[in-house]
Amino acid sequence: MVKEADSVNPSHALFDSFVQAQTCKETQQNFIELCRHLKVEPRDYKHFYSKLKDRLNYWKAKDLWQKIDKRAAHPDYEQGQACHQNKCLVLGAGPCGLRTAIELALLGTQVAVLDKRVSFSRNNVLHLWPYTIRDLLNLGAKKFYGRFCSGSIHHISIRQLQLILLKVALILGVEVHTGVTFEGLLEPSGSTGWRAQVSPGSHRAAAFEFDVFISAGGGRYVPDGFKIKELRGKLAIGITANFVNRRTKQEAQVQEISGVARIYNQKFFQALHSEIGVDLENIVYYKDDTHYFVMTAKKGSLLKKGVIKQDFPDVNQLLAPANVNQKALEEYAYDAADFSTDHMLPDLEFARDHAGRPDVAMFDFTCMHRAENASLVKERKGKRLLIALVGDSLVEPFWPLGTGIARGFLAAFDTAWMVRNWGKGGLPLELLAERESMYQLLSQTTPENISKNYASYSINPSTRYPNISMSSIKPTQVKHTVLDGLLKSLLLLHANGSAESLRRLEDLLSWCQKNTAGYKHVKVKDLSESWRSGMALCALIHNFRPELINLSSLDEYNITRNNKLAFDLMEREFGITPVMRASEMITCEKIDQLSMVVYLTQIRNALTEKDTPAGNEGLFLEACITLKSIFNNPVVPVSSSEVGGSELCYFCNKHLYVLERGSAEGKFFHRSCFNCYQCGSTLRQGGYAFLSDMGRFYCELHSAAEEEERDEGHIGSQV
Ligand SMILES: NC(=O)C1=CN([C@@H]2O[C@H](COP(=O)(O)OP(=O)(O)OC[C@H]3O[C@@H](n4cnc5c(N)ncnc54)[C@H](OP(=O)(O)O)[C@@H]3O)[C@@H](O)[C@H]2O)C=CC1
Repeated sequence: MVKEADSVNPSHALFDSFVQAQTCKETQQNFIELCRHLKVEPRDYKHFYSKLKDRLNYWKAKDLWQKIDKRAAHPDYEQGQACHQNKCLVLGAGPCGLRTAIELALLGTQVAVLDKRVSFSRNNVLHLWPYTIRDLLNLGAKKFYGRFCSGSIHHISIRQLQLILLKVALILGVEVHTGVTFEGLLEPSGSTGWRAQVSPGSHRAAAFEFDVFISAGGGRYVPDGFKIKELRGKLAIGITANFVNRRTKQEAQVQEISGVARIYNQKFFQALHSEIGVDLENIVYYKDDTHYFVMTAKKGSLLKKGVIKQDFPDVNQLLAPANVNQKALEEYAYDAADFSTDHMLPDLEFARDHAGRPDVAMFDFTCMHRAENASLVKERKGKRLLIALVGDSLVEPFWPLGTGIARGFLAAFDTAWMVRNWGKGGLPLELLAERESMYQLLSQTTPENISKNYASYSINPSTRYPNISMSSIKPTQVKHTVLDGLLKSLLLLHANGSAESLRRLEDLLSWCQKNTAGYKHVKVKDLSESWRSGMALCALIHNFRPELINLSSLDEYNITRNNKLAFDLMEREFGITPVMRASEMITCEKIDQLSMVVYLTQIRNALTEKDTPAGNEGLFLEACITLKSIFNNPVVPVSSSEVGGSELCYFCNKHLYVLERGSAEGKFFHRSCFNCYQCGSTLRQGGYAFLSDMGRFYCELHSAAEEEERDEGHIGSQV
């Protein structure tokens, strides 16, 4: 709605209306009008903010742009490039969902927020820690809400907080969809990535594909894969009540109560009990958009006053709507508010909740929930999704103390830091471990023990938590937070898989995928089963040396033949020893990943002509070195007997490990055993003779002598 006062420039008036809007709907409508008028497209999220700023040359907007520019210029965001290829869906437009969305937008992520509510109707008032005040001021809170923290006690109503954050989010190009319910994640299919199932199903948010999902749906929503811990304390019944604030002089004079507990003011609580029968543990009163009261009531007095109809040991039954007399609850809350403000608030009238009812609620906080993990990675069809919890969805706070917002924002920043690393190609396990290291600290944070240097706060945890160890949780400790897919199988491959190991394995896999892409009957998804048919190996050879192989002559079901062909070619052309017999590829129950890693590493080295020591020994050595670093362990991997073919060394008859294994003439043996029968010198590929009737190997020198004697050997060309 354009205000008459600024008829000269309608965009200025539209901007003013947007800034001053007092409801979610009004904010969204004014924003759309402003964008239309300035001809800026919010969906062009990458350039939206800069275009808006350029086109709205209005002095009143300048201080806001300055604040946003200052934040956006922080090196953490890399000028909006840190996550410019990522897309994120945020579930929940509560304070924590919106605060996270803002950080992700600053990182350059395309962000969509969903909320089933169409209005911001929470009157309840939250206490703010000093750092959250600074944070909100830096985002322009005063611009959007002139009264922000003007009183003696610092607090804000949830709806005002949401309005501030919504406005900043919109300015930064975040799409906010209200009236849309998230119903679950849809797995990738075909070329489509991760999406959300939403209601209404026709909403365009249903088509949004993303690689990051932030669950900020409040305490009741927990996505699949997360486990919740229950922290049960002694029975605690909370009551919140909001009364209309008419902002009269008389009201202004009434003192707020920042939190008074029974143990500190016995006299007050005794008087409250004896005079009006209200028995409380504590009470808080904040004057904000409403007169807001929150108190912990004793069960006995609630029963006596008829608020709770019947006593039950189970708290859910006790506080079930059917067991609560709403009128009696209103009277109880009214009496407590009136008494604690010394009857100085005139004409106490309940404010209305989202359903138009008197805004008074009773709830249980005997039991608080906390997620065991803050984040996880899911992988389906090769597409990974980073999922993170923030806000009440992560830890349910005792919110009258302001921990919900303070810790909620800390978690929002920590999550943004993790997404930043995700966007920069960080390894899932490393970033999950780092996130969990931070999460461990969250419940211990207080206004006193976090850094006081609020000006330097950024999404980098080290700016906020003094002496933080970002690696107190190791990648191996968060393996269970990687669900399904290649990564999971790689983890299972080796229990001590280090971050470096995973990187190398992923590198190897993507090299294989790149070089077999587009070949018929070939789909390389892993470093094991995808190679069974032999088609992928043949494709790999064909990709580099098309003249060596006629692909049209291959039959994908003739596994032995395909593998034999590939093994033989690899051995003959590149000197790479097969890791299995071709027949084993069909008979073994599982293709051993480690064997395939050894084999494929050598192939990659050979085909890409990596600078390795000459010959097969060099390639083998290189593969061993790679594996040693992959597994960060001495090279003693799976024995061949576990791989499918029970194998003993041809020469010494002892157990044969894959990495020790050489082969020649269809025999498998320890490389160290591959010596001349006559002189014991080490044999090399292309430099031995095999006398088949005796089954003996010789060096060239002794083979000649032997041949002379027996006239029956032949010179081997490969091992
Ligand atoms: N009563 C109070 O005093 C409240 C206080 N707070 C404060 O705010 C802090 C942070 O809250 P925050 O973590 O952001 O959570 P919030 O509860 O503020 O926000 C979550 C939002 O997500 C919506 N939502 C939940 N499930 C879905 C779904 N499936 N699809 C679409 N929308 C969904 C919720 O709607 P719905 O609520 O209808 O489920 C709600 O609007 C709290 O710690 C507390 O301090 C927050 C809420 C209430």
